[in-house]
Amino acid sequence: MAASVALQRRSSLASQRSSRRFSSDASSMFVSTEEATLINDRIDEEIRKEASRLKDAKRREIKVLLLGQAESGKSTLQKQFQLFYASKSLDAERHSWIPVVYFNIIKALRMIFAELDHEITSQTPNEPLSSSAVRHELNDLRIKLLPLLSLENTLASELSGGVAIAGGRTGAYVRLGWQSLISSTLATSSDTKKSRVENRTRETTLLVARTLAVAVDDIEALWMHESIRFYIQKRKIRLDDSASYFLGHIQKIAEPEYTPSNDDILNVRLQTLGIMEHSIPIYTGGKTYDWKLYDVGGARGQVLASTPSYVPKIVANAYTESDTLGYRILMMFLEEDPKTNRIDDSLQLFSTICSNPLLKDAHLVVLLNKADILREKLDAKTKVRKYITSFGDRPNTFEAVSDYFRSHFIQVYRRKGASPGRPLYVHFSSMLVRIRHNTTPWIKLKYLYIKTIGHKSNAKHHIGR
Ligand SMILES: Nc1nc2c(ncn2[C@@H]2O[C@H](COP(=O)(O)OP(=O)(O)OP(=O)(O)O)[C@@H](O)[C@H]2O)c(=O)[nH]1
Ligand SMILES: [Mg+2]
Repeated sequence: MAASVALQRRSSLASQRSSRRFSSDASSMFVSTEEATLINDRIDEEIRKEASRLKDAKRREIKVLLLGQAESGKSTLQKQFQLFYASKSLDAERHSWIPVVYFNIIKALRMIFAELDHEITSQTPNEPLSSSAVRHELNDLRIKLLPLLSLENTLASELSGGVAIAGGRTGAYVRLGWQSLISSTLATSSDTKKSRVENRTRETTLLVARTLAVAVDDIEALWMHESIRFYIQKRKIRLDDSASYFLGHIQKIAEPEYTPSNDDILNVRLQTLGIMEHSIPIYTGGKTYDWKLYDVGGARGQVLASTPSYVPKIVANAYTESDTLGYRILMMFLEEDPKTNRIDDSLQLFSTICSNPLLKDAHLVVLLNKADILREKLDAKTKVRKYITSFGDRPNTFEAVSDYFRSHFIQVYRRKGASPGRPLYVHFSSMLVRIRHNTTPWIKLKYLYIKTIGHKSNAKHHIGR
């Protein structure tokens, strides 16, 4: 690659030089030997500089591939990085998150009503919905919220730029360049088609904002309604992680001057479509390193989990420049939930990653994310053994559960992928906890990249916690 750039540069410099000579002095078309040597030396010097610049840029590039299940927190990690290392760029796009927050709220309301319908048809005696008065109250609220609910698909379509996924209902998906379509701060393009789309999206956002302002008390009444509390507690109404956060802050969000806070941005749920590349400059030890995060949409993650042979293709599509793809770090995200046994799927995927020769030089970081939810469930006395029989009689504590999961990944690593140049790190994480310099796994990441940018020969076979 560097060599071919250098060659192209040599021929373009040579042709620039010869055409300049020809036009300035048409009578002497031939160059003397000394002059030719001079030109040649100058070109060589340029090539040397170019090659060393490219080499330096490559050395300062840290490519991180994020793989994992849908909703496991990959994009949230990317936002954390942006917040911590490039907060100004996040400020610039803050407004573009407003319609996404609105979308999360409308989707949560739609899900609540869908679950209520299900409960009404199942007619369980002695539950709130067996009372006709309760059914009437909730129906009144639904009618009042209909104008807002009816905007879901329009908003989703604006956010996704008309992209719909075959077989599913309309959703909102983030894909490359989406923010330029909806951010008022970025609306400077003179391109008429683009500005028409921007105007339309802004109008939709304004319409939703006005409808939300009218509906805010009804949303709060629904959210605080005793029967809704009852069904959520009984887990008969299951919502996205973001739902309770946004519905709990509805009064603030419905204000006319609402701007999303950092926590709002971290809590927002927007599915990633395809592969998004994010470039974040990080200053360490007197140098700026270009961290490139490749965020692979989890819809594909699901495919990865079900057909592991797909992994090399995905990885190769993400970047195809060199034999090892140049990834320095591979992060695999898992959402740990003792209520669903995803560990087998996850271990299978991890095993494929470990034995993939394209990733032979990448450090492996397994993040068992949403540890906060795991803790909550264990505190609420959810028994892991009930869902994962092989957990056996181990104590139902966070320490025992995390050791159990960690040991499975270490076992696969030892069998399939252990090598001195490719250490494994397994962390339990919560991506909603703001990065601080002294919090795990951020310390580990820092340590990791100091190691990765250091001399490979010093790296030892290593399993980190
Ligand atoms: N409680 C909790 N919620 C989290 C955590 N990490 C992410 N979330 C939330 O989980 C939801 C999904 O997170 P995303 O980052 O969008 O997930 P993703 O892996 O990028 O999903 P895809 O783009 O579909 O592949 C968001 O609402 C996040 O706010 C965590 O550690 N704890
Ligand atoms: Mg994502």
